[in-house]
Amino acid sequence: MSASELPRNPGGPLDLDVVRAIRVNKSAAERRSATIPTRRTVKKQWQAAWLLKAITLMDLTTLSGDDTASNVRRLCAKARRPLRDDLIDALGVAELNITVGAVCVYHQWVATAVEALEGSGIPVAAVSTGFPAGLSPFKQRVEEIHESVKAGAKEIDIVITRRHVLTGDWQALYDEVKAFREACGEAHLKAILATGELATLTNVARASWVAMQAGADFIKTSTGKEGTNATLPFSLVMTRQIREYERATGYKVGYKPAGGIRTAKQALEYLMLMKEELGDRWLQPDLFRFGASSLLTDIERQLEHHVTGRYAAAHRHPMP
Ligand SMILES: O=C[C@H](O)COP(=O)(O)O
Repeated sequence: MSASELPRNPGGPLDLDVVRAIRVNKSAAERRSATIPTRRTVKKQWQAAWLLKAITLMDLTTLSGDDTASNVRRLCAKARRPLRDDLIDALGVAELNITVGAVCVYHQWVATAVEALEGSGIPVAAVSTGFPAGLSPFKQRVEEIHESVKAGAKEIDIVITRRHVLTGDWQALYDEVKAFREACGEAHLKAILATGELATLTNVARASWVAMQAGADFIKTSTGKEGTNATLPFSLVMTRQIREYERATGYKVGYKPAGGIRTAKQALEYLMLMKEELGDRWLQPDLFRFGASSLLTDIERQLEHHVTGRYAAAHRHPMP
């Protein structure tokens, strides 16, 4: 994302009338999302090409309480070389030098990941601001961003205070995200809305808008720790707000569905949604990422099937 030619979304003043006028028709959004998996099917070499693309759009993530330096280093090695050599050769894509989009870790592991990824050009993203609940004292949350940037994170995935959305305190949400964006400096900010905790799709749409107005570079669905994480209806609503925001301001904001995206089939559905709702420009890593800890395993499995005609056991594609 840092190499992006895109002008960064600077945000702008909060217009509460605009926010309150946003409304989502839940059943229409659900009906439209339900058609996405049925609209196009990609097969054979086309599917393989889409899956390779999905790898380049992945924030390869580990966010476990039992993470250690060695499993973070193994994850980084996987980020540099996401597919086995024999698969790369069989697919004839050696010269593409495919890597994931970023590695996403807790602050604790930023320096380890930065060191392990040195020279690869792969950025490190840090989850921040009291992830996942976002309930630590405000000053501490801002300081956490400063610390991760200092440690070398190029992307900061912040969590919002859900209460501000649930009580309709849009000004507080705006002020919070704006302060986080300022603390990020040159690092890019992804605003995690925790959509599964926002009660309504209208709230998801309004929170998306406010986060973009406050200067978010990306809006992201979930932490992976909520009861409901990324879904197609949430994604439909958020991508449409991104479209409206571009119409209103001229700025392109990125999208990151995260949490529970584990299968190649799901990944293809999200890519189709992006293509249909926002177009091909949003299929580049500066505007789209999957947040996922285990998706790569299934993608590798499907690519092996494409190459050999057989499925390998998942343990042949171990994640660190
Ligand atoms: O931001 C990424 C998510 O935490 C990953 O969630 P996941 O473990 O369900 O793939």
